Amino acid sequence: MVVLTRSLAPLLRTTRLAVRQQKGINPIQQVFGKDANGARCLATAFDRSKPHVNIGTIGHVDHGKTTLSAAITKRQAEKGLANFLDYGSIDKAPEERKRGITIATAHIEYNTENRHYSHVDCPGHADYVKNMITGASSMDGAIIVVAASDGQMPQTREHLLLARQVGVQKIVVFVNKVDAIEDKEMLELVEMEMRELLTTYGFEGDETPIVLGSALCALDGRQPEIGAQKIDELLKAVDEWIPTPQRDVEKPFLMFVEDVFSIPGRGTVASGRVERGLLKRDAEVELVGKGEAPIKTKVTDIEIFKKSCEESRAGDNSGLLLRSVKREDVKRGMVIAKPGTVKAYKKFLCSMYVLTKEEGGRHTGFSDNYKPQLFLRTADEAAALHWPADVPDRSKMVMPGDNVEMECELHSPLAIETGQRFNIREGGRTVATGLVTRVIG
Ligand SMILES: Nc1nc2c(ncn2[C@@H]2O[C@H](COP(=O)(O)OP(=O)(O)OP(=O)(O)O)[C@@H](O)[C@H]2O)c(=O)[nH]1
Ligand SMILES: [Mg+2]
Repeated sequence: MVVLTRSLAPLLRTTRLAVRQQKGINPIQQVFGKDANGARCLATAFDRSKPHVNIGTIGHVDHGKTTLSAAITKRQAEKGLANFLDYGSIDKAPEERKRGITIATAHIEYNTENRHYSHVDCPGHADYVKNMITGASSMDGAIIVVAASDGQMPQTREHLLLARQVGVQKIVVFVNKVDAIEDKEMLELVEMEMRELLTTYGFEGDETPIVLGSALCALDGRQPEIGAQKIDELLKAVDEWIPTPQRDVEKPFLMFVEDVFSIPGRGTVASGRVERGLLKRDAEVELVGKGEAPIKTKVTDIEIFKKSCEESRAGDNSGLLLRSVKREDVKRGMVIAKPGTVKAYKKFLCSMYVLTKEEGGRHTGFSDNYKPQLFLRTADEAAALHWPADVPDRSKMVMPGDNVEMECELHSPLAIETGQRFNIREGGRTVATGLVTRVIG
């Protein structure tokens, strides 16, 4: 247990596989070489006395998401409700440090008096929207950070749209960098525009809490009236506005795999947010999607935020140690489920909205057999879109702004279910959003 505890801890906090792979860094070496934040203690039981909620920071590049995430842990640490994580231990990959931007999502943890939070700090840069989608797909609610100095920008809009699409229900707005703004009217304008934007994307723009402050002042311990006090206000808004979701613990267990790594001598660990159900240690499970046949295995250990657990429940961010499964057999986007409860499919009917040029979408239409990339939960998969069989004119174009029903065929099968939302991206931008309306086969 101690070995698992040590090794899982940094990885559950920080999902950086992509960067490690890019840079050729061995994740295992990094895990064993560095033991961030005192993970050398013996595993203690995961405390379930407070309701657990998954949130995170989204928004345009450089607007202050990581600074705010660090500031929250600082403020909560002062109250004995978190371990302080400074900026550098959230954005810690060498490339992130060099470029001063977030690339991979980072998972952090803190409490308020009322609830326990798992918080994903997402990248804002347009090139890393893919990582943002994965991060947001585990959130029950989100904090959108918008710098007062810039106002809303392209990824402020894209992230709101994507958050809505992956099922985030409630948003709290943090208007950041107010220390850099003299003009009060400017702040009012940013607030007004954010309310309008929220409404445009289907959130409750008029009622959404908007907190104006400075993450940097909070982190540096300056000007508490726009620093620390605003963090308190923000967390109060998060506590009150983002409801504790009803978790589907009654349904059969299902978790989308977000990250995979191996621990020498122990085996392969898959981590992710549990969608539904409850899993006990030593339960039999099946890995479904991406490959041909489902892989049967057993979960021999469970860990949540470096704490060992007897069980993993809907809403938890868990690491599952899988018996006799090779690391390369487990891929992001697969699901781990109760045997026999889910199947992987390649074809489904969907209802889609195609974004306009103004919404950041394509400038031109597309036709039958269009081949974009599909993002569903943690999965991303090459897809081909076709007109359904009952459409007589197959040469018909789909234009930006259209609502259409199409048939989607995936390159490799995924655990698709009716009602799931997905995004369609191409060449680094989101071009459509959709809903699975019927699974075909
Ligand atoms: N003046 C001022 N600067 C801030 C504030 N918050 C953050 N910054 C600065 O803004 C820059 C970007 O901050 P980050 O926290 O890295 O922004 P981010 O949104 O995480 O950026 P990405 O993750 O790359 O999208 C840094 O130089 C911060 O010091 C603030 O309240 N006031
Ligand atoms: Mg960042």
